[in-house]
Amino acid sequence: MPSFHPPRNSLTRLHQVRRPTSLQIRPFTSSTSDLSPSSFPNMSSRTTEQGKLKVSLRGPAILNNPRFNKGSAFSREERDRLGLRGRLPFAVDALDEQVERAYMQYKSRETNILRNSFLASMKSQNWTLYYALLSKYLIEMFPIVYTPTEADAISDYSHLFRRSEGLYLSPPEFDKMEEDFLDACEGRDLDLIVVSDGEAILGIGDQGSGGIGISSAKAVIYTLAAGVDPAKALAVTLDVGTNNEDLLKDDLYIGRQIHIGYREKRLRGDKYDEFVDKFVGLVKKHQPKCLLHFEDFGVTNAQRLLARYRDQHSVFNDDIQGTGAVTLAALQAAIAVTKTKLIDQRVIIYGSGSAGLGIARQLRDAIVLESSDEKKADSKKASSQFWLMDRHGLIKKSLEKNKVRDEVEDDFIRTEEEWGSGDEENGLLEVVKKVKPTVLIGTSTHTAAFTEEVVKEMSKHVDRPIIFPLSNPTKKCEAEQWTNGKALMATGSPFDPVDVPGKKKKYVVAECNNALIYPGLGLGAILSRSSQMTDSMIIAGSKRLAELAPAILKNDPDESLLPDFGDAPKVNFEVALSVIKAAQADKVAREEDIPKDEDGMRKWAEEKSWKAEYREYEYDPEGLR
Ligand SMILES: NC(=O)c1ccc[n+]([C@@H]2O[C@H](COP(=O)([O-])OP(=O)(O)OC[C@H]3O[C@@H](n4cnc5c(N)ncnc54)[C@H](O)[C@@H]3O)[C@@H](O)[C@H]2O)c1
Ligand SMILES: O=C(O)C[C@H](O)C(=O)O
Ligand SMILES: [Mn+2]
Repeated sequence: MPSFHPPRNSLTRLHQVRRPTSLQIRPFTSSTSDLSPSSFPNMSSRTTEQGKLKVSLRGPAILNNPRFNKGSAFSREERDRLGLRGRLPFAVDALDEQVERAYMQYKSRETNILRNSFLASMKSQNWTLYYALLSKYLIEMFPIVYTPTEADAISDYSHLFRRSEGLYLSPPEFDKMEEDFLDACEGRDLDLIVVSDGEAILGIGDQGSGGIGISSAKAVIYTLAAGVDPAKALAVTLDVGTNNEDLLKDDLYIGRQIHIGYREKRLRGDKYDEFVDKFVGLVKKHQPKCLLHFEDFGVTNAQRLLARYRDQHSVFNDDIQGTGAVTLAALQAAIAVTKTKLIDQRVIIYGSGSAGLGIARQLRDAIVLESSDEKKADSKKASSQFWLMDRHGLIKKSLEKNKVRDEVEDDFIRTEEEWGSGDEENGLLEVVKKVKPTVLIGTSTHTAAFTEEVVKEMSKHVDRPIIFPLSNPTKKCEAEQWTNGKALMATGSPFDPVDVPGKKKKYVVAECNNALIYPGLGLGAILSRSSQMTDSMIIAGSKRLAELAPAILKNDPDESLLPDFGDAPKVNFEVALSVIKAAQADKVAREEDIPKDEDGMRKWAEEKSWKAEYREYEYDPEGLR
């Protein structure tokens, strides 16, 4: 029997800390794409012969514009040209000096949420400085601008609110939606729109108009980890109301006081569909080449909307597809360690919402694709390797209809022959005992559900149990207390490495968060201008990510199942290249200038990436604004 658990008093608590970066692949160098032809067809009029950028903003207008503002880094000449002389302290700073000053200010904030607010404020002042700071302190700041701290910022959105960001769309302004959408696009061809209706934010549920926070955070990661130009990205919230009683009772809930939110119960049914349909219609009409990323919709809407729109436009649901892809990559690394095959796994998915069902489908499809002729699995057979659970326990045929959601495909529902015909519910421990799983995945938001007893039971039957408690943020993780030992682990939020009995080296718990892959999947779709995000594009990205997993790269069973988040930019770039090739193979790539050879494509993609660097400005009334 494997010695999975040390005595109780030596249980290791998971800590939220960051690790040094390790991946050695080609560097992600890039240059600005601010003026790529797709964005501004009359490109020549936007730059001078010396490569200066022509801007039509002067004085306070440029200082208050985060896209163009340089603060103390405006040169003497620019200060003369742009009417800034007396508006700035005398010294001219370099960007890295500004970064160091900003870092000191950041450090002086004592809590993560204060640091998050500080960075949000910086983003509204100066994008170049903001992204230069984040890039330099990537490992430290990733969890501050993203999971888990962003969850706190979103749940307190109405209290922390200072300045609007992105586009807020509400049903009372249905008739003006086109005008508002065009206003927000500011005449640009966008590369990316991230939209949320705020119903299922991470594991913290309905956050109403605060949902803009997740759209913004996901867009920031696209820039940070995939070089998407922030001027070509738009964060959107469909503020269709909230059912969150705490928000509705709160006098400061943002909808009530300043009429940004829509302070009513959530819109449902035909009216909801009409609202979303109008929005997607506007994206298709005015931004036909833009990736539309759906984030944190409630499970029913998430599934329906993806199915409805994915053949019509380049549409991506991160919770379903991004999570499926990153989990498949981590699992590929885990089975390389256990020297088993996908087709040999017995998988319990604990929590069958957007993420759980997305993972189940992605893994099932991978089993079908990868199964060899002699051990061929069709979709039905592959589905039988999964045991899906939800708040009523195991999802099985005998459960009352209202306890099984419509989104769960029949093939995933366990039979009466196997589990009896009564309506009794089967809990996790019982299911683990009976199924003897090799893989246990948590996407339930049920804190600490993977108890010591459950894990011990699992490790009776398998030498190296594969356990992925993926719920976010940290406080929702299914494994609150964890042990070192034999489990092959990956979590949704970042955790400290854990001690392993008898070994000096700590075990690095992989961070299986979709941010390790969605920026790359999206970048691949954006660069190839794909008309759809196909399944093969997603699988290609996932495969590439798995190849970069330290456990596979170093052929070492004690290494992490996924690359470190510090390598997220390099990793996502690699993912993007694979996605471009898959888009071409699927004949959905509309971009005609993609170089055919690998090196050419790499260079071309690098050149298109936005970089946090200042450009020199010339004043021109016809210039950018
Ligand atoms: N690591 C990642 O990249 C990643 C990606 C997406 C989602 N997630 C996390 O997964 C969790 C679920 O997200 P989602 O978008 O699927 O939400 P969701 O609301 O669509 O699904 C959650 C599911 O869990 C079920 N559930 C709730 N309580 C349960 C319990 N006590 N026992 C068993 N099942 C229970 C719910 O019925 C629901 O079906 C969240 O915490 C989210 O942060 C992580
Ligand atoms: O936002 C994250 O950290 C991952 C994921 O999309 C989630 O909803 O939890
Ligand atoms: Mn999400």
